[in-house]
Amino acid sequence: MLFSEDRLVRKDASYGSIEVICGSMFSGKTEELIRRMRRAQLAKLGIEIFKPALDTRYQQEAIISHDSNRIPSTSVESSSAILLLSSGTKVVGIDEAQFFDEELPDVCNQLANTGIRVIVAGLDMDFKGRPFGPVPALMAIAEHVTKVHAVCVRCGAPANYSYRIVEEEKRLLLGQKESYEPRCRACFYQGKKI
Ligand SMILES: Nc1ncnc2c1ncn2[C@@H]1O[C@H](COP(=O)(O)OP(=O)(O)O)[C@@H](O)[C@H]1O
Ligand SMILES: Cc1cn([C@H]2C[C@H](O)[C@@H](COP(=O)(O)O)O2)c(=O)[nH]c1=O
Ligand SMILES: [Zn+2]
Repeated sequence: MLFSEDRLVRKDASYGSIEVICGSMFSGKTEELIRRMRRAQLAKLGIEIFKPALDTRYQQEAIISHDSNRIPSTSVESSSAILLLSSGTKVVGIDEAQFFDEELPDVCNQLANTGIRVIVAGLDMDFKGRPFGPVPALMAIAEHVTKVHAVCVRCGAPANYSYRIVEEEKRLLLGQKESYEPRCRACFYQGKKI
Protein backbone atom coordinates (compact mmCIF):
# COMPACT_ATOMS: atom_id res chain seq x y z
CA MET A 1 0.00 0.00 0.00
CA LEU A 2 1.31 3.47 -0.90
CA PHE A 3 2.10 5.85 1.93
CA SER A 4 -0.75 8.36 2.09
CA GLU A 5 -0.25 12.00 3.01
CA ASP A 6 -3.77 11.86 4.46
CA ARG A 7 -2.14 10.35 7.56
CA LEU A 8 -0.29 13.61 8.15
CA VAL A 9 -3.26 15.72 9.25
CA ARG A 10 -2.01 17.69 12.28
CA LYS A 11 -3.77 19.45 15.12
CA ASP A 12 -0.77 21.64 16.02
CA ALA A 13 0.84 23.16 12.90
CA SER A 14 3.81 24.45 14.90
CA TYR A 15 5.06 20.85 15.02
CA GLY A 16 6.12 18.86 11.96
CA SER A 17 6.90 15.15 11.77
CA ILE A 18 9.52 12.60 10.79
CA GLU A 19 9.00 9.87 8.18
CA VAL A 20 11.55 7.14 7.49
CA ILE A 21 11.72 5.11 4.27
CA CYS A 22 14.07 2.16 4.77
CA GLY A 23 14.97 -1.15 3.18
CA SER A 24 17.70 -2.86 1.17
CA MET A 25 19.37 -1.57 -1.96
CA PHE A 26 17.05 -1.51 -5.03
CA SER A 27 13.96 -1.55 -2.78
CA GLY A 28 12.66 1.78 -4.10
CA LYS A 29 13.68 4.10 -1.23
CA THR A 30 14.86 6.89 -3.51
CA GLU A 31 11.83 6.58 -5.80
CA GLU A 32 9.48 6.80 -2.83
CA LEU A 33 11.38 9.82 -1.48
CA ILE A 34 11.17 11.51 -4.89
CA ARG A 35 7.43 10.72 -5.10
CA ARG A 36 6.69 12.31 -1.73
CA MET A 37 8.88 15.36 -2.46
CA ARG A 38 7.20 15.92 -5.86
CA ARG A 39 3.77 15.83 -4.22
CA ALA A 40 4.94 18.44 -1.71
CA GLN A 41 6.17 20.56 -4.63
CA LEU A 42 2.80 20.20 -6.35
CA ALA A 43 1.21 21.46 -3.14
CA LYS A 44 3.47 24.55 -3.50
CA LEU A 45 5.33 23.85 -0.27
CA GLY A 46 8.97 24.96 -0.06
CA ILE A 47 11.18 21.87 -0.30
CA GLU A 48 14.88 21.08 0.15
CA ILE A 49 16.58 17.73 -0.41
CA PHE A 50 19.95 16.76 1.05
CA LYS A 51 22.37 13.91 0.63
CA PRO A 52 25.81 13.20 2.12
CA ALA A 53 28.71 14.63 0.12
CA LEU A 54 30.55 11.31 0.36
CA ASP A 55 28.00 9.67 -1.95
CA THR A 56 29.80 10.46 -5.18
CA ARG A 57 28.07 7.78 -7.29
CA TYR A 58 25.99 10.20 -9.35
CA GLN A 59 25.86 14.00 -9.76
CA GLN A 60 26.49 16.06 -6.63
CA GLU A 61 23.39 18.20 -7.26
CA ALA A 62 20.67 15.55 -7.66
CA ILE A 63 19.44 12.35 -6.11
CA ILE A 64 18.97 9.71 -8.78
CA SER A 65 17.18 6.37 -8.46
CA HIS A 66 18.32 3.10 -10.03
CA ASP A 67 15.66 3.80 -12.69
CA SER A 68 17.24 7.21 -13.45
CA ASN A 69 14.43 9.15 -11.80
CA ARG A 70 15.94 12.37 -10.45
CA ILE A 71 15.28 15.49 -8.40
CA PRO A 72 17.66 18.35 -7.50
CA SER A 73 19.45 18.07 -4.16
CA THR A 74 22.24 19.66 -2.12
CA SER A 75 25.26 17.68 -0.95
CA VAL A 76 26.35 18.36 2.63
CA GLU A 77 29.37 17.28 4.66
CA SER A 78 27.51 16.84 7.95
CA SER A 79 23.98 16.76 9.37
CA SER A 80 24.44 20.14 11.09
CA ALA A 81 24.56 21.80 7.65
CA ILE A 82 21.00 20.60 7.03
CA LEU A 83 19.79 22.75 9.92
CA LEU A 84 21.53 25.81 8.52
CA LEU A 85 20.16 25.28 5.01
CA SER A 86 16.54 24.48 5.91
CA SER A 87 15.19 27.84 7.06
CA GLY A 88 11.98 28.84 5.29
CA THR A 89 11.42 25.25 4.15
CA LYS A 90 8.24 23.27 4.79
CA VAL A 91 9.40 19.81 3.69
CA VAL A 92 12.96 18.48 4.03
CA GLY A 93 14.06 15.28 2.26
CA ILE A 94 17.24 13.40 3.15
CA ASP A 95 18.63 10.50 1.09
CA GLU A 96 21.36 7.95 1.93
CA ALA A 97 20.83 8.66 5.63
CA GLN A 98 23.02 5.70 6.63
CA PHE A 99 26.11 7.72 5.67
CA PHE A 100 25.33 10.67 7.96
CA ASP A 101 26.78 11.20 11.44
CA GLU A 102 25.08 10.22 14.69
CA GLU A 103 23.69 13.77 15.11
CA LEU A 104 21.17 13.25 12.30
CA PRO A 105 18.29 12.08 14.58
CA ASP A 106 18.75 15.18 16.75
CA VAL A 107 18.85 17.42 13.65
CA CYS A 108 15.63 15.81 12.35
CA ASN A 109 13.94 16.30 15.75
CA GLN A 110 14.93 19.98 15.74
CA LEU A 111 13.53 20.44 12.22
CA ALA A 112 10.28 18.61 13.05
CA ASN A 113 9.87 20.61 16.25
CA THR A 114 9.89 23.83 14.24
CA GLY A 115 7.04 22.66 12.00
CA ILE A 116 8.95 20.95 9.19
CA ARG A 117 7.91 17.65 7.63
CA VAL A 118 11.12 15.60 7.45
CA ILE A 119 11.33 12.60 5.10
CA VAL A 120 14.43 10.44 5.47
CA ALA A 121 15.46 7.54 3.21
CA GLY A 122 18.28 5.12 3.94
CA LEU A 123 19.56 1.58 4.30
CA ASP A 124 18.51 0.01 7.58
CA MET A 125 21.19 -2.73 7.32
CA ASP A 126 24.70 -2.94 5.94
CA PHE A 127 26.08 -5.80 3.83
CA LYS A 128 26.54 -7.92 6.95
CA GLY A 129 22.93 -7.47 8.06
CA ARG A 130 23.92 -5.08 10.89
CA PRO A 131 21.93 -1.90 11.73
CA PHE A 132 23.43 0.91 9.64
CA GLY A 133 24.50 4.33 11.02
CA PRO A 134 21.76 6.67 12.35
CA VAL A 135 18.88 4.93 10.50
CA PRO A 136 17.74 2.62 13.36
CA ALA A 137 17.66 5.59 15.78
CA LEU A 138 15.65 7.58 13.23
CA MET A 139 13.17 4.70 12.94
CA ALA A 140 12.70 4.88 16.70
CA ILE A 141 11.83 8.58 16.79
CA ALA A 142 9.82 8.74 13.53
CA GLU A 143 6.03 9.13 13.41
CA HIS A 144 5.90 6.96 10.26
CA VAL A 145 8.25 4.19 9.13
CA THR A 146 7.87 2.60 5.69
CA LYS A 147 9.95 -0.50 4.97
CA VAL A 148 10.14 -1.18 1.25
CA HIS A 149 11.40 -4.38 -0.37
CA ALA A 150 13.36 -5.25 -3.49
CA VAL A 151 12.94 -8.53 -5.38
CA CYS A 152 15.45 -11.23 -4.38
CA VAL A 153 17.66 -11.84 -7.41
CA ARG A 154 18.04 -15.51 -6.42
CA CYS A 155 14.47 -16.64 -5.77
CA GLY A 156 12.07 -13.75 -6.44
CA ALA A 157 10.88 -13.37 -2.84
CA PRO A 158 10.73 -9.92 -1.20
CA ALA A 159 14.31 -8.90 -0.38
CA ASN A 160 15.39 -6.96 2.71
CA TYR A 161 19.15 -7.60 2.61
CA SER A 162 21.92 -6.09 0.46
CA TYR A 163 24.33 -8.92 -0.35
CA ARG A 164 27.85 -7.83 -1.31
CA ILE A 165 29.18 -9.86 -4.22
CA VAL A 166 32.73 -8.47 -4.26
CA GLU A 167 35.58 -9.17 -1.83
CA GLU A 168 35.71 -6.09 0.41
CA GLU A 169 35.33 -6.07 4.18
CA LYS A 170 35.16 -2.35 4.89
CA ARG A 171 31.66 -1.07 5.55
CA LEU A 172 31.72 1.86 3.12
CA LEU A 173 31.78 0.68 -0.47
CA LEU A 174 29.78 2.79 -2.91
CA GLY A 175 28.28 0.82 -5.77
CA GLN A 176 25.34 -0.70 -7.55
CA LYS A 177 24.74 -4.02 -9.35
CA GLU A 178 28.42 -4.71 -9.89
CA SER A 179 28.91 -4.90 -6.09
CA TYR A 180 25.54 -5.75 -4.48
CA GLU A 181 22.49 -7.99 -4.92
CA PRO A 182 19.17 -7.59 -3.11
CA ARG A 183 18.36 -10.90 -1.39
CA CYS A 184 15.74 -12.39 0.91
CA ARG A 185 16.73 -13.76 4.34
CA ALA A 186 17.17 -17.36 3.13
CA CYS A 187 19.32 -16.42 0.11
CA PHE A 188 21.32 -13.88 2.14
CA TYR A 189 22.30 -16.35 4.88
CA GLN A 190 22.75 -19.32 2.51
CA GLY A 191 25.07 -17.12 0.47
CA LYS A 192 27.03 -16.26 3.57
CA LYS A 193 27.75 -19.92 4.37
CA ILE A 194 29.10 -20.79 0.89
N1 LIG B 1 16.04 -6.83 -7.81
C1 LIG B 1 15.35 -5.71 -7.88
N2 LIG B 1 14.25 -5.54 -7.11
C2 LIG B 1 13.53 -4.39 -7.20
N3 LIG B 1 13.86 -3.35 -8.00
C3 LIG B 1 14.95 -3.46 -8.76
C4 LIG B 1 15.76 -4.63 -8.74
N4 LIG B 1 16.76 -4.44 -9.61
C5 LIG B 1 16.60 -3.20 -10.15
N5 LIG B 1 15.52 -2.60 -9.64
C6 LIG B 1 15.07 -1.25 -9.98
O1 LIG B 1 15.40 -0.39 -8.92
C7 LIG B 1 14.36 0.55 -8.77
C8 LIG B 1 14.41 1.16 -7.37
O2 LIG B 1 15.49 2.07 -7.35
P1 LIG B 1 15.76 3.04 -6.14
O3 LIG B 1 14.53 3.82 -5.78
O4 LIG B 1 16.98 3.83 -6.51
O5 LIG B 1 16.09 2.02 -4.95
P2 LIG B 1 16.90 2.25 -3.59
O6 LIG B 1 17.00 3.73 -3.36
O7 LIG B 1 16.13 1.54 -2.55
O8 LIG B 1 18.26 1.62 -3.83
C9 LIG B 1 13.12 -0.27 -9.05
O9 LIG B 1 12.02 0.53 -9.46
C10 LIG B 1 13.56 -1.18 -10.18
O10 LIG B 1 13.34 -0.61 -11.45
C1 LIG C 1 24.85 -2.44 1.92
C2 LIG C 1 25.89 -1.38 1.81
C3 LIG C 1 25.76 -0.39 0.84
N1 LIG C 1 26.71 0.57 0.73
C4 LIG C 1 26.55 1.62 -0.30
C5 LIG C 1 26.29 1.13 -1.70
C6 LIG C 1 25.52 2.27 -2.31
O1 LIG C 1 26.48 3.23 -2.78
C7 LIG C 1 24.74 2.85 -1.13
C8 LIG C 1 23.28 2.41 -1.08
O2 LIG C 1 22.58 2.98 -2.13
P1 LIG C 1 21.02 2.68 -2.45
O3 LIG C 1 20.50 4.03 -2.86
O4 LIG C 1 20.37 2.18 -1.19
O5 LIG C 1 20.98 1.69 -3.54
O6 LIG C 1 25.38 2.36 0.04
C9 LIG C 1 27.80 0.61 1.59
O7 LIG C 1 28.66 1.50 1.51
N2 LIG C 1 27.93 -0.37 2.54
C10 LIG C 1 27.02 -1.35 2.69
O8 LIG C 1 27.18 -2.22 3.60
ZN1 LIG D 1 15.76 -15.31 -2.05
